[in-house]
Amino acid sequence: MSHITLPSPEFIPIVEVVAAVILQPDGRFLLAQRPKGKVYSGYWEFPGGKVESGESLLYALERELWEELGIHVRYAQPWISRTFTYAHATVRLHFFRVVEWEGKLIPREMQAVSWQMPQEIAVSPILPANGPILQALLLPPLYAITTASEIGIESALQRIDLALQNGLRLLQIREKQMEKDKLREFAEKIIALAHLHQAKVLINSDAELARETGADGVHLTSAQLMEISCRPDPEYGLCGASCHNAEELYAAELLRLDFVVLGPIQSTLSHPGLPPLGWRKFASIIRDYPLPVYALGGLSSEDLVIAQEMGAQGIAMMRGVA
Ligand SMILES: Nc1nc2c([nH]c(=O)n2[C@H]2C[C@H](O)[C@@H](COP(=O)(O)OP(=O)(O)OP(=O)(O)O)O2)c(=O)[nH]1
Repeated sequence: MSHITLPSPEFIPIVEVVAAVILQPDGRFLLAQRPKGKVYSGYWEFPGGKVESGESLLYALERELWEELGIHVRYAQPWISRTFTYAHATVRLHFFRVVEWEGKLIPREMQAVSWQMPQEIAVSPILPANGPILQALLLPPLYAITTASEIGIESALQRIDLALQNGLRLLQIREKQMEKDKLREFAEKIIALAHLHQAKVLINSDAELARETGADGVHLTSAQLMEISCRPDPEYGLCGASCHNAEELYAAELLRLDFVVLGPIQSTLSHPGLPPLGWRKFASIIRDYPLPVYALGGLSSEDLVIAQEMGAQGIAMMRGVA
């Protein structure tokens, strides 16, 4: 009888891979089909490949896109990283958003390529590790949080309406002081408005109210996040959570949530007791993190570029959405 000794987990080599989400201003992104002779040949993937010894991730990305597509990367932002185990290898995939490039895009390895919209992907099959990445592509850059208790219900409705007209597509109803009946009524109005614009609404902390009002999901508080051991009703809608440190980020990762909000970046009126993270710490704790992260705390829409340069999905804002 032969015995196979499996290496202990810490000795399983991880293959570092860079993958490019090459984006057009209208939201289209490029997929490429893996050529014959490679594992998973015929599957669709984001252009990219293995990081070679001594290369930085960005250098590897630039080299791969030049070799595979004949383009020079002008501007790329780090985004999500995820580790996935295939039968052939364990890979750590570092996804970048490539928003500016130079040169005529020509598939140089005879691979098929195709521009796709996140809402209607028309090619298949896609590499198994990429499912959550396609979900993350559906999330917008801006996440608004209501402040009706501060500015009044009518003003809040007007502001949200204007913001929706200006392109807002994701918002959270967070009215901790509002009495339940009023909250339900407010939520129903916001949801009706949002759905006219195909925008999604999450309700803070109350999954039951979310279901009853026809909201698109729930946003967990950091305390809820640390208490629960499985995601609330995985069949039902989006689930995000508020985080302030690496421990909470890890809890959200284990629950396989759709996204997190991390902050405060700067000190804020709404969370006066929490020490601000600043951009440097923000970037370092979300490095190699697998879920999309919105930065929160004292930010305005002008901070979107820096947030995305630090690896964020985008920014969450309580004030200044409209
Ligand atoms: N490029 C890319 N690879 C991905 C994605 N998703 C995913 O699981 N992978 C996996 C598949 C492979 O196991 C690994 C990439 O390895 P590869 O063989 O394509 O790398 P390479 O282009 O450097 O190829 P080679 O020179 O070694 O032949 O990462 C993705 O979206 N893009």
